[in-house]
Amino acid sequence: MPSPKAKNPNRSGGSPVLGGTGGRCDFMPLTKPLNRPSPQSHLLQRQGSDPTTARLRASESPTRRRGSSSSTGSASGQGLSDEDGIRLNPTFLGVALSSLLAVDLWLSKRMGVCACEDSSWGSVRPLMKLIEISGHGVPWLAGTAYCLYKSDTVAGQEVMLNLLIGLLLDLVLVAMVKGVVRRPRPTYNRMDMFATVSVDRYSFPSGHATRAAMCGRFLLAHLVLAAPLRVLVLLWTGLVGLSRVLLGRHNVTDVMFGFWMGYCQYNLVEMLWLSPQTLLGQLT
Ligand SMILES: CC(C)=CCC/C(C)=C/COP(=O)(O)O
Repeated sequence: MPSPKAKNPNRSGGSPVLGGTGGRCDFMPLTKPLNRPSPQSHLLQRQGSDPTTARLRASESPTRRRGSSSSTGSASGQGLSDEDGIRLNPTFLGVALSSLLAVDLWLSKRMGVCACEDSSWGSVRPLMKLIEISGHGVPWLAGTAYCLYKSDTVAGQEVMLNLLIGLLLDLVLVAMVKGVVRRPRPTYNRMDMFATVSVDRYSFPSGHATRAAMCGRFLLAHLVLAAPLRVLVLLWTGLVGLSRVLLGRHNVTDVMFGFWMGYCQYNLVEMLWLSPQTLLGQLT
């Protein structure tokens, strides 16, 4: 009977680590080869973990050992190169990242309780979609442009203009990161969002989370709001992020990173702040 290893060559020599995409948990080797894995590297990995074969290897003649490996350096005194040493020892960071990814996929799937109408919290889905719309780029861009047009004070126009710049900057930065990372959305997500662009098929980071964090900070800093309204802004920001996971649109890490990115984007808006003085200075 063929062994499970023979069926799936990717599993040889690796520890079981949860990975994969879109909420699916796959097994993958911790010891990812740097280049294409040679037959020897698989052999070495097995020998490193199996005491019997390790003993057999120790009893081999040095000439044969040298002949069986193309490397000249020795990491463990048995003809292993530095490169083999790297393959054999998964880094702490690698293990930590794989574990974080596994927890992220597991937690996100459990939290996706409004992913469709038949989900356990499917009846709350319309409310979550309303929160989604409140953090969408189109109403924010349209609302800000309208306020800019309607504003009759220079101070008001200055604030609205910079918010508009921030919103456009957010769209560009999120599209760039999504395009580079290309993390697919969870498999259980139903792609029924309105007004999406091509990069929105990717999930990292959550554009709603970046926008909510940036706009939340912006509103708190530039609008004179009473305390209850300030609490409401914070609540709205948190709800937009939470709704992304509940709707099954994103994994938890997409939203966490999105919040962090939006927080930093606000700093960028402050750095690039356009004031009437700057504009007049550039014109004269
Ligand atoms: C078309 C415009 C102006 C904005 C797109 C807004 C949008 C659909 C972002 C995706 O957000 P998530 O990454 O949170 O799903």
